[in-house]
Amino acid sequence: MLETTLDRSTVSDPRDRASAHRLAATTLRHMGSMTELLQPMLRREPPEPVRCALLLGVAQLLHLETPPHAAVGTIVDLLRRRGLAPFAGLANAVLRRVSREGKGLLEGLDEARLDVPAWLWSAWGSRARAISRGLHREAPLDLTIRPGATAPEGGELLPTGTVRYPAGTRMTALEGFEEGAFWAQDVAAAMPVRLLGDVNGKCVIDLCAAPGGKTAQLATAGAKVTAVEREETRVTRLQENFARLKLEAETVVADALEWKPSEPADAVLLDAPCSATGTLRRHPDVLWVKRPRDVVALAEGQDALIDAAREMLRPGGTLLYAVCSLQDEEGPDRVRAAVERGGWTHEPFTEDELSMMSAARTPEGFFRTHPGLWVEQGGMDGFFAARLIRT
Ligand SMILES: C[S@@+](CC[C@H](N)C(=O)[O-])C[C@H]1O[C@@H](n2cnc3c(N)ncnc32)[C@H](O)[C@@H]1O
Repeated sequence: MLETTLDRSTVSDPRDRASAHRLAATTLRHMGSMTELLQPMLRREPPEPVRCALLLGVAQLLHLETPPHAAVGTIVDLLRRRGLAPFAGLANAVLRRVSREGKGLLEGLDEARLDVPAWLWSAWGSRARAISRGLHREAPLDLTIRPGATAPEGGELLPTGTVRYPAGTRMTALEGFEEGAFWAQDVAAAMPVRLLGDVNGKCVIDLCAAPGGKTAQLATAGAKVTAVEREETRVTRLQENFARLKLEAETVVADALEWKPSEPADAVLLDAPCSATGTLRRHPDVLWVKRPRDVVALAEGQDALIDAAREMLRPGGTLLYAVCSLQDEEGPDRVRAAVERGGWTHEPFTEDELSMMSAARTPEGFFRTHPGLWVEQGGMDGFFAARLIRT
């Protein structure tokens, strides 16, 4: 959504766009604590656009190291240009005070708690504080390197084979991009396909496939992949990615709930549509737009997709169910519900399979990550995966 808003804006220069994105994302990441900080400085609630402008100013002052005169000047100017000149004096006074006292005041606040909506904080349980701290940091750029290709210079090789670059690195500017040497994929997102084991020569259906990061992993591992995706524009994107990577896969534009393969597959990878709370580091707007009812509706869709996947598999075939969600309702609960409905056995991931990322293995043998893992190396997205065998 943040990306779509930027697409619709008049900001066209890539550097201006990157700065605007960084300012908006930083504001969204710290919105709860900055709102709390501003509260005692405002005698009455200002109109929404003024409140937003103040938050942008506080983000610049306290989190982006913008010099105070520049931060205050930009916001005052913004208000004047938006027909909100009567609030320029207030913004000037409040932001000057924030520049003097803000850092100290912030230390007295529980930022991790305030920067996450209450429903998510309680849903994340004992993981909430670690997740929230992880969300305060900008996500690095993770690349999956095509087998045989060389990783661009400047990256850090992570234990799973992903190569990591500092936040803000532009993938398209890296050496080897045009030649298709790599694609962007968070270290956690690269794991589900690995957990399918050896797929060389196997028929694998990739359900909900675009933009194709996992399809590319399957294709490079030698699987005969059929990628099924409902959105035509997203299939086009997948095909463009595959052309750059010089990979091949059969693509089908279809609803996975209706489409049937001509013959049963050995494995199905279902990367189901979800609340995407696992990608909050990259999309902090999701923090404030998702609601508990969205998760309920998505969970129903996930059950339906799991049932549809069963019809595509041969008996004994594997379903690798994955979601980039931190919510129990979209992860462990869906797997337990599937086993209860019947027709599946849950096959836990073994310690060996997850030896390179042992922190991600739950006692039940699920794969589960969150932004508070591998903090020293820059964290990771939240992902859930489980293996079900069709009986
Ligand atoms: C989480 S994304 C998939 C990411 C992808 N697997 C990857 O690794 O790049 C979910 C995708 O599922 C697609 N989708 C949602 N519902 C679908 C359905 N019923 N049938 C097919 N595709 C669907 C969405 O359009 C979206 O592209």
